[in-house]
Amino acid sequence: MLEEDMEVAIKVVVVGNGAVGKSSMIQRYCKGIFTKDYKKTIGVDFLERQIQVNDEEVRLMLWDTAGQEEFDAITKAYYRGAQACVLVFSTTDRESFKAIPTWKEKVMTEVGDIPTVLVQNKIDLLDDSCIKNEEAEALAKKLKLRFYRASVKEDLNVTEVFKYLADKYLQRLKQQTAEEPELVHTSSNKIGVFNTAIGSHPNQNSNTLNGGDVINLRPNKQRTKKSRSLFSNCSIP
Ligand SMILES: Nc1nc2c(ncn2[C@@H]2O[C@H](COP(=O)(O)OP(=O)(O)OP(=O)(O)O)[C@@H](O)[C@H]2O)c(=O)[nH]1
Repeated sequence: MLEEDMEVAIKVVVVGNGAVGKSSMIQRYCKGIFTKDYKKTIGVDFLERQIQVNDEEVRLMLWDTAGQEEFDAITKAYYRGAQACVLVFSTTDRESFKAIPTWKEKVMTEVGDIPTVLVQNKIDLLDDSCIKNEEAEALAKKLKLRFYRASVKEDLNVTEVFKYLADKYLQRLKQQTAEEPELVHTSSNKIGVFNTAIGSHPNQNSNTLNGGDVINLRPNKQRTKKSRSLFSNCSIP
């Protein structure tokens, strides 16, 4: 067990190409809903959910980043202080699969090696798949990532993804606090534990998290309606 009045909060960034289902995944997990409309994310958005992992209360702060390259400069700043990452590609979008190594690199450049999972979303559309199973598995192996096939629409494997990351993060945290116990007592701690008595909303006090690396901006998502064909550029070579 970690200290009693300490809360574990994990900043998770969800990244991947546009329209792969990042916003949908976060909405499904935090609000239990799914919508068919596509509204591209401008910049970043943020939702949170509290869960229990092995008797530990964990607050997952899920940062939804824009998949479109035009927002790269903004979204990169939000990777800072991330403690876990979900890399998402879509079953029906080969480009999104090919872009995964680049997304991983972008996140690693900002935050180093953090617990990360690879998610193939939209497996309900497997009949229209542009990616062979073996290819996806090979990529996960190459990048040394746990791999999930998920359908946000059907609510398949979404909970499992976040549970895995929380678990993995807690393991690291416990190891870290065992090795360096003073970390949880300093205001400049590098880990996602902070005193709930001080006010723990990420928009207040956010520089007590992650050694002050988290930028103190209120996330705001403006969405624009844009229709998009899910099946464009889709073929297995
Ligand atoms: N069939 C199916 N459609 C999905 C699934 N997940 C998301 N979608 C749809 O895919 C489209 C894009 O989803 P979003 O969640 O907006 O995608 P995004 O990755 O956040 O896109 P950006 O904001 O541009 O980065 C929407 O029309 C969703 O309804 C899924 O599991 N199955």
